[in-house]
Amino acid sequence: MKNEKLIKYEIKKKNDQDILCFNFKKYEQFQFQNVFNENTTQRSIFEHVAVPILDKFLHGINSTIFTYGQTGSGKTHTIVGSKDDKGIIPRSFQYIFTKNAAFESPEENEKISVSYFQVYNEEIYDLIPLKNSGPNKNMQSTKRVKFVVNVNGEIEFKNLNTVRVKNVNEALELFKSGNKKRIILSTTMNDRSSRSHCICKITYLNTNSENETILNLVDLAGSERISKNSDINKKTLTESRHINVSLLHLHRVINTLANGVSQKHVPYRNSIITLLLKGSLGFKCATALISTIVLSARSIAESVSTLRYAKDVSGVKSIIEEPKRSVRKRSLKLSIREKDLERTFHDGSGEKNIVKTERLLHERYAELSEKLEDIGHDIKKLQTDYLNIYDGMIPSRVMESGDRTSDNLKTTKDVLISANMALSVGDDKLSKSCQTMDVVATTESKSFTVIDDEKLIECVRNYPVLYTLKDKNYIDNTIKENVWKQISDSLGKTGQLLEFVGTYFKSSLSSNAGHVVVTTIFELEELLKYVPTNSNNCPITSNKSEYSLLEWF
Ligand SMILES: Nc1ncnc2c1ncn2[C@@H]1O[C@H](COP(=O)(O)OP(=O)(O)OP(=O)(O)O)[C@@H](O)[C@H]1O
Repeated sequence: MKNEKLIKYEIKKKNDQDILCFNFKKYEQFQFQNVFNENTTQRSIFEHVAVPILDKFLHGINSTIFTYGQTGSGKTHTIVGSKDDKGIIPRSFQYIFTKNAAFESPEENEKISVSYFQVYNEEIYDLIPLKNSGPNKNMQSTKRVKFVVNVNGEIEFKNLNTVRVKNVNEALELFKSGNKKRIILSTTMNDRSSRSHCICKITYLNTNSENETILNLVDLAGSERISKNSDINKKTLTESRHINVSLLHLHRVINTLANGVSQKHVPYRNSIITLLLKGSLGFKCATALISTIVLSARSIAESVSTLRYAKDVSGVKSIIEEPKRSVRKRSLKLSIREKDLERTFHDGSGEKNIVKTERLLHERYAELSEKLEDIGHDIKKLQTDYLNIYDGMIPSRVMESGDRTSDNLKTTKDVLISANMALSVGDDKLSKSCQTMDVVATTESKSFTVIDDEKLIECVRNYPVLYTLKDKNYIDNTIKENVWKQISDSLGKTGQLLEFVGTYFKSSLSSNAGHVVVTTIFELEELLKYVPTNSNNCPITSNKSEYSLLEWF
């Protein structure tokens, strides 16, 4: 930036890494894989940062390269570049197609496809032009992308354009036309500031294993101090807030990952960008972050903050390393690999075949590693899937009924968690419970069937011992347990679940009055709306007919 006092710094080498030291004593030193200065060429950055990731991508590992830094620091310059000084994305297309042609026959190149989209104000917009959309460059010609968050907490696009590209020129054409639709604004910090996070997604379909591998090339919008733009209008303020909040959520996710907690507790769901990057920041993927900083004295606080962010990201590395394998498996893998390579040498088929064999082995290795890991995590996965089903239900229900209070939601969630705990006594029981609860997740709608409401109500009604204090056996838990068993047999459900449903409402709704049997546990949110503020007796005795979901005894 013009007339800005620049920060002095030096880059030292240590153990194959670079250390960035500012000539201000109060700032810490930052050690990274590479630190580049302002004279580094795009080509050099591509070779040092992108090529190792692209090689992993071509060997079947999902990969991501993303840029992070304050506004105007050079993120778009690095990842997109300009016509005469191409950045990582156009160079990646070139590299992928060149490498791919070396591995396989050219006609198989068509297995590469591209989508390009932007996240603007927490909505996703397609950057790949609609057919017949003409030369229009504004937002109206971009399509809002519909998506759902599936039971694994991942985004599934409904109408995102994904285009098969046969050669580098086709890929570059798409990319160029997409760039024209990016939302750009001239700010005091940058003449062409990106107001959205942009993701170029390259999918490589492996023709041998039919596996899809994904490469995300991400240009995040810049973090910015809102006060710097004095004449900021409402629209820009909204954009800035969305940008800053989403970056904050990304930071939280990264911090959580860096602290090595289980995947289940990582707060991906808080923003679109974290949901989108979910598969790119955890296990089994190769990720490179390029942090860009402004070397002016005025921006030192933001630069240091960016570097700390980058340091946190490098902490995630420990959990994205390939899972450890036993010595036996490792040596088996190596001996297979050596044997195959030897054979290739001996049949005299030349260098291209060796490269191909090596690649196939890599792919097979990645595939087997994945299977091994899956087997090892079988029991855990069952539990996680089960909890995710509930997790997935909560936000979608909230979206459907925006008027529900957060208190109700929290209580509901607590109930569901308790229900999970009650059900997950041991993996055997959990698996059995899942089956008997008929938790059916269809691929289309992810709908759930739990209990036949009418039947349950009818059954419970036949056993006053479950709900009438006056019944002489009311306090006899063994009798009640047997009753629950009989009911569950007749309904084909687990007694444990039914009992839990009944007991919960006995204790939570009223002190010593009668109690409720709920239609299904997923109706708890509905039910909790009617929890009485003053209930010495039944909460809804006066107008129970209004509430068809409940049956009151
Ligand atoms: N290494 C570089 N060499 C030459 N020009 C650069 C370099 N880095 C950035 N620039 C120039 O600085 C300006 C701002 O860069 P750029 O648009 O890439 O920033 P940004 O971090 O993407 O900003 P924002 O977050 O606001 O979108 C551009 O004109 C760009 O060409």
